[in-house]
Amino acid sequence: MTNTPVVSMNQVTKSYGSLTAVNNLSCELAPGEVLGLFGHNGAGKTTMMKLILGITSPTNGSVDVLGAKPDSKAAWHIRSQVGYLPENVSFYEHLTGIEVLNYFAKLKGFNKQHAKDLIAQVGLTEAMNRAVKTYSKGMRQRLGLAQAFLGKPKLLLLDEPTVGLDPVATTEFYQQVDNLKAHGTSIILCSHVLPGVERHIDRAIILSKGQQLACGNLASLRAHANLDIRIKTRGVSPSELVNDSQLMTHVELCHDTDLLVKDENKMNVLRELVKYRHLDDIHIEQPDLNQVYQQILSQAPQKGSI
Ligand SMILES: Nc1ncnc2c1ncn2[C@@H]1O[C@H](COP(=O)(O)OP(=O)(O)OP(=O)(O)O)[C@@H](O)[C@H]1O
Repeated sequence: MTNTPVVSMNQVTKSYGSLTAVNNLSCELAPGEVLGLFGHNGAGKTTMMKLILGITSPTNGSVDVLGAKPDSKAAWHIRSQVGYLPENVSFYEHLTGIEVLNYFAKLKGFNKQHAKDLIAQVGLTEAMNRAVKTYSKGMRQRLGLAQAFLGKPKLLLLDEPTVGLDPVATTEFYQQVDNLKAHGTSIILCSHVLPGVERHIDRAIILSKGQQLACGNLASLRAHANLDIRIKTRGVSPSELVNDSQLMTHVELCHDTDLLVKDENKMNVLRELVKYRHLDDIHIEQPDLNQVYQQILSQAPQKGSI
């Protein structure tokens, strides 16, 4: 595995007339890295994906994917190494699942056995000879995933991949993401459904109106958001806590015995708490990705680039 970035975006801007869909964005994606791309509707997520796919070209800046400019003729040889699951995937309704996948496999230069294996991987073997028009939304999404997984791509772009999947299918989907990552595939995952995603990504970019508001792993995004950590205690009474002036300089009391504390004060507070001999339990709750995301968005200047 080399350290050459799979994707490199350097000061990329994409404008549509007076509208700036992506504004001066720079980022890199390493081999085997999973990057979450998060933002509300219209934030510029799909535009970023289209720039990486070479479907559209940057107005300014440069995009490199697997060593080529994706919008150039020279990029033909990287296309079979890039998998893409669009948002709202749609197929030829009258073809069966396996016919659809065989068709895409042929376009990408892969054989029918590979298509059949992928159908099994996404749990559609029993339904593979049925017309796609009879498929549920979740089944269509799984067929879309199989299409994106064709050829074990080096780079996989997934636009809202878990929309329409039930919790079991969502869990299975993330297992496949983890599996591909373990085999060195780099993945960009666009979503506005954040719960459950954080365990499966290495870093995230938070976008708003084409601007990158934050980028980093969960720890650095948490530091950026600067939200309180919640420490739940058991065995100490609320009045003891309130009267502990040493402790109360660092915390805010919430729900009787829950303490809200900034990360930099966490250790001081824990040292104070363990002095209580009758303390039964301490539980530390860090803000989750969704809370961090909401906080970073709320900190953003209201006037954007559009
Ligand atoms: N071809 C286009 N012509 C004009 N404006 C466009 C075009 N494509 C995208 N936009 C605009 O660019 C902005 C970013 O759109 P984009 O589709 O990248 O957002 P998104 O984050 O993917 O949103 P969603 O979550 O709704 O899919 C939006 O304001 C959109 O209307």
